[in-house]
Amino acid sequence: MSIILETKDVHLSYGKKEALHGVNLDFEDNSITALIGPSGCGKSTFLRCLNRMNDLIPNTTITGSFQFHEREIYASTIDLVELRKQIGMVFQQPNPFPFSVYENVTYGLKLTGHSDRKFLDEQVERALKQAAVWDEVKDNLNKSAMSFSGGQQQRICIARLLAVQPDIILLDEPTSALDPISSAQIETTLLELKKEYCIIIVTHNLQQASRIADRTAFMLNGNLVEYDNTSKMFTNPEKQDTSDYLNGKFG
Ligand SMILES: Nc1ncnc2c1ncn2[C@@H]1O[C@H](COP(=O)(O)OP(=O)(O)OP(=O)(O)O)[C@@H](O)[C@H]1O
Repeated sequence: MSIILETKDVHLSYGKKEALHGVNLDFEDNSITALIGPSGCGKSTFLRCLNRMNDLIPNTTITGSFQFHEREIYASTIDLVELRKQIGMVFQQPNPFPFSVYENVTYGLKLTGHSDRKFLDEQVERALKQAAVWDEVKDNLNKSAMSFSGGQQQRICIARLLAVQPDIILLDEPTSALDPISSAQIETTLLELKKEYCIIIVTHNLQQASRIADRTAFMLNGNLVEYDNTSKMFTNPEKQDTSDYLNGKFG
């Protein structure tokens, strides 16, 4: 496996308050990495750095290096639309646009100038199949995406992102608003998707991290405490803080 994204010494401040204190992490292609840690430790903040979503928050200062395919994500020459196409994000609450399933999935493709109906049809089918929701929506592609269940909406959002063929998929607690069956379907989908993508997931659910993640990063108070193979970290962590967190002593 190869490293597709590497961060070094990442500091982020909201105004005067520093929320990340020098985070070094690397992410492999064709794998799932979980970011875990108690509420407020900086998981979402770090995740948002990876496709520059924090740029949208006023008074945010970010330093450090983010090498993606040997390019610096924070270089002034980076095209943000292109970056967010390559590094897409799925959020906690499913957020389909108030359009049909078809229009949701073709949205990014149309933005980048694709209009050929046959091509769009093929991409819609491919993306919805990859997101494991094709069978459930294929007869209703013109129906509003918002009329489907939460779990189906989340998989439609994943399909919307897959349509533009990203390299990295960022997910911020993608199943915390879903029922157990829908969550399990998303986990199965992610395990399939990792064959083709680098997946980085923030989760509060330790069982979920242990089920699906190849590697897990444990964060605490804006610091990276430990980063290791998930099975190693969950059975034999190096640091006492990691052990205490995994054993439910805090968090
Ligand atoms: N937009 C913001 N403005 C100011 N401070 C923020 C902002 N977003 C997050 N913070 C602060 O940064 C710190 C890290 O928050 P962050 O949401 O990244 O943590 P988290 O580990 O993802 O938490 P949770 O698991 O509760 O989502 C917290 O102290 C939080 O209050």
